[in-house]
Order: sequence, then C-alpha cells, then structure tokens
Amino acid sequence: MYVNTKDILEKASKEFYAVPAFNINNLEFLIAILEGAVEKNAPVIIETSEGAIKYAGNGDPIRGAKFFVNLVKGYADTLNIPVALHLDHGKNLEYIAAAIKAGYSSVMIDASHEPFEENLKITKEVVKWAHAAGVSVEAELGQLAGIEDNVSAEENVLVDPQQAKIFVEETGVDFLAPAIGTSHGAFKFKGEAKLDFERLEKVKKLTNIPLVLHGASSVPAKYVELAEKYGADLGGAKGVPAEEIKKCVKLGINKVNTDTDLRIAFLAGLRKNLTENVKEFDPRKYFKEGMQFVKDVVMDRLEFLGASGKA
Ligand SMILES: O=C(COP(=O)(O)O)N(O)CCCOP(=O)(O)O
Ligand SMILES: [Zn+2]
Repeated sequence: MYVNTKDILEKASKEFYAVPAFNINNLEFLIAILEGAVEKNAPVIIETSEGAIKYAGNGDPIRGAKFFVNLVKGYADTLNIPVALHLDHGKNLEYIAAAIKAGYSSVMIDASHEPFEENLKITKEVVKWAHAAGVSVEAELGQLAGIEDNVSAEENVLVDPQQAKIFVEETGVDFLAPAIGTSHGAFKFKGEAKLDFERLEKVKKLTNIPLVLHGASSVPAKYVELAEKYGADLGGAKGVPAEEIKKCVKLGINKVNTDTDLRIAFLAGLRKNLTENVKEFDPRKYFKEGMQFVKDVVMDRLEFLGASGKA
C-alpha cells in the first residue's frame, strides 16, 4: 500500500531500525526493489532525484513526477507492504512543486549549499507548503562531497549538532540528513571510511527525529568484479562497509539512501547477460539478470538494516 514516508520512519525511529530508500530511474529497478521488499515483508522507500524526474519526463518536471507517482502508486497499491515515494535532493522549487502536486509521499528540500540562515528560511517555507498538502519533508545540514548526476559537491562539511537542534525546532522538518562524512557515488573516501559517530549521536539526542544517511552504498566487490569481468571500468570503487552503516542505525539513522549499489549490480547483470546471449534482442529477457542482482542487493540491505518483517 502507498503510504506517507513519515509513518514508515517514525516507526523505524521508535524501534531503532532503518528503512532503505532506493533510487529509481526506470521500471526495471522499481520491479526488482518492490519484489525484493515483498519477499522480505518489509517497508520500503522509493526515491527519485530531480535528474530521474527530468529523465522520465523528457525534461518536463510535471510529466516526470506524474509518471513516477502513477507507476509507484499503481504497483504499491497491489502489495501488502508499505511503500512511499520520495523526491530526493529537491533543489529546484519547480520540481518540488511538481512532486507535491503529483502526490509524492515526501520531498527533500536540499538547501544545504546555502548559509545556515538561508537553508533554514527556505526549508521553513517548503515545510509549510508540503504539510498543507499532507506531504512530509526531509532537509539536509552540512554537505556531502561526491558526484552523481545532478547531486554533487566539492567537499564534506560536517553537521553542527547545536545548529541541527535549532534547525529542526524552527522549521518543523519531519526528517533530517546530517552530513557525517559519507559522500555520493562509487568512489567514497580517499583512505579508510571515516564516519563521525559521535556527531551523529549528538544530533539524534538534540533533535529526536528520524535521521537520514546519504551516500550509504557499500559498493559490494562481487558486483564490481563481475561488471569489470564483462568490460566495465570501475577502478577504485569504494563504499561504506555494512558494519559502519549498522553502527549508524544503532545511533539513530532510520532512512538509508542507496543508489550506486543498485546501479553497479544492474550493470554487472546486464553486461554479463548481453555477453552470454549475443542473439538476444528482447529487453524483457536481457534485463532479467540485472534485475535479479538488484533484487538480491535490496533483500540483503533490508535484512541488515533490520527492516525485514517490519511491514
Ligand atoms: O545518497 C544518495 C545515494 O548515495 P550512494 O551514491 O552512496 O548510493 N542519493 O541521494 C542518490 C542521489 C542520486 O542523484 P542523481 O540521480 O542525480 O545521480
Ligand atoms: Zn543523497
């Protein structure tokens, strides 16, 4: 069933587990994610960035947002697990408006690149707007480095826990993404993973709302190696070890953003399938292996985050 993200996350926050938020850009990832969540009897959050909405709507935010609401809501309403649809890294008010209007469960207003006061002001506005439409809101404090399509920043700026307390009180935001050292994409960390657990613990104590971990892909070696075996070049790919993510969940992370892991798993399956079936030209066949690998990553993540059986 199609639900509000806040309902999923408040339950997770109370019971100290986390729910993965998986990014999609197409039908195949959505099917693989939802079927994995059904198999694990788990709640799941589907999220689309502005880049995904632009891609699905061929540049038109209203078309792209409506496309995803109809696709996700249509599929979710036939299932007995809670499914929410979230706008990830909303920066452009046109996209945020399109998502709210189309019927997204929640939106992220990402004004983390702005000075604190400006981020607070913009977030407060969006919260008023979204809440009036029954839509919950995520915001970000501090900045993640790293690069994905539309989401990039030069360097990490870690969250200030005292600022987080003021920010949550003043804006009424429903869940918060504190930057604690992760980064987007497949090439995280120069050396060893370094997450600021102390800072995270302080933010949870001072805000007491569901928290979000961005840049949380683990970049599993098995899929990197398989993709490279069939011609990909992912040299130096490195993610967040699962154990570090589990520690973050214990300290109050309840939404875990995962995009890169699905991309690499799908890439490995697609490259393998196309190489081994040179005569195949039916996408319903040559996408299957990549979809299965995505489903495997989804089920593994639901398990280790403690979301399995929580539907
Ligand atoms: O936090 C994450 C994903 O982190 P990951 O790269 O570690 O999976 N996200 O918010 C996903 C951002 C995707 O943006 P785009 O569609 O523009 O490429
Ligand atoms: Zn992110």
